[in-house]
Amino acid sequence: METKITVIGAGAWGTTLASLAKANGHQVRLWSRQSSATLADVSADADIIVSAVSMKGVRPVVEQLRFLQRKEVIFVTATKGLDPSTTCTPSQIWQAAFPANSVVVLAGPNLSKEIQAGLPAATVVGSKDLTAAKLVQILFNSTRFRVYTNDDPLGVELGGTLKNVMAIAAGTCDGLQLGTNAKAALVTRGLAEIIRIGNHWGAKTDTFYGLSGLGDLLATCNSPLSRNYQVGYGLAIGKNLTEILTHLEGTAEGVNTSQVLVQLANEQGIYIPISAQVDRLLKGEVTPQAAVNSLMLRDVKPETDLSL
Ligand SMILES: NC(=O)C1=CN([C@@H]2O[C@H](COP(=O)(O)OP(=O)(O)OC[C@H]3O[C@@H](n4cnc5c(N)ncnc54)[C@H](OP(=O)(O)O)[C@@H]3O)[C@@H](O)[C@H]2O)C=CC1
Ligand SMILES: O=C(CO)COP(=O)(O)O
Repeated sequence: METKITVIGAGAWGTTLASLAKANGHQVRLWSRQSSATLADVSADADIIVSAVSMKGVRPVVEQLRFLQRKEVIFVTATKGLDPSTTCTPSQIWQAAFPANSVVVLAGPNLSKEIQAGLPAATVVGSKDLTAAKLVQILFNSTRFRVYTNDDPLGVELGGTLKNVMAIAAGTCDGLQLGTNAKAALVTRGLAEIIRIGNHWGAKTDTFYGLSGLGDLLATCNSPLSRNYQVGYGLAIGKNLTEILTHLEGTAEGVNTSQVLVQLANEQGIYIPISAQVDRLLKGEVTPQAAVNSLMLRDVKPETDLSL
């Protein structure tokens, strides 16, 4: 059955999601703030509204859709970030604005350039409403895009969001040529840090071992296609942040996320050594090598106690 899908955000990810849905035979309208039609016009009869704007665009688009009263519309959010003013996740913003609607989070190891090139990929759709998640699963699933469901939307969303900070660290690690052992240690301890934060905020450990956690961490920590990785790499080879962001193709959400995350973790007493060093590096408070030294010189501790 043809479904009417409106995709908000014609950046790299919105364009890719729109083409995946279109290839499955659905009626897709792609909207950006450059479009001649209003968001209200293109959303008026949509069955599904997919938001693929960057974090800074989430509140503005939610505000433009406030008029929408149809409870049967399913919102799908594909943004990976934290709101700087409220520290909310994108799905929390959507759900607060549309309490009667189902909200589905879509996240996974999904470097858009690879998907655009027709390479196979997999993703997760997480929601408290599993019927809605299953519907979205069918809409996007294809021979080149395998979609799984998950009942822990917060875990799915935090996996995709927090790995961006680790991808900056991984890019730094590679830019400094610290080797494969260092990178493996960073990614493994990065996952432990993500799980510690996620558990504290109510997400399930198992979700972080899935595609949106470990999967996306592996993809972005190992691919020069990742914008977040590129930020870390650039800093490690001596570029400054402004210069890197000026030349970056698209958004590196980890830059904003690390700042929001460090503020929240400090308030809540969550131990986040890697993210804290990334934040200091981005703020120019520490050199890449000094950040590595700080991580290596910490007190020794057991490996498996996730609270440490
Ligand atoms: N690219 C990827 O591989 C993937 C990206 N993501 C996530 O998806 C999100 C978008 O990423 P991506 O598409 O790559 O980023 P881009 O920088 O390519 O695009 C960002 C999009 O957000 C829109 N936007 C920003 N601010 C506003 C606003 N105030 N009002 C309306 N629209 C706005 C931009 O509109 P305009 O063009 O008008 O500026 C643009 O369409 C990010 O959170 C990212 O982490 C998730 C999975 C994969
Ligand atoms: O989230 C992504 C892939 O899953 C895209 O990563 P970047 O935003 O770092 O490019």
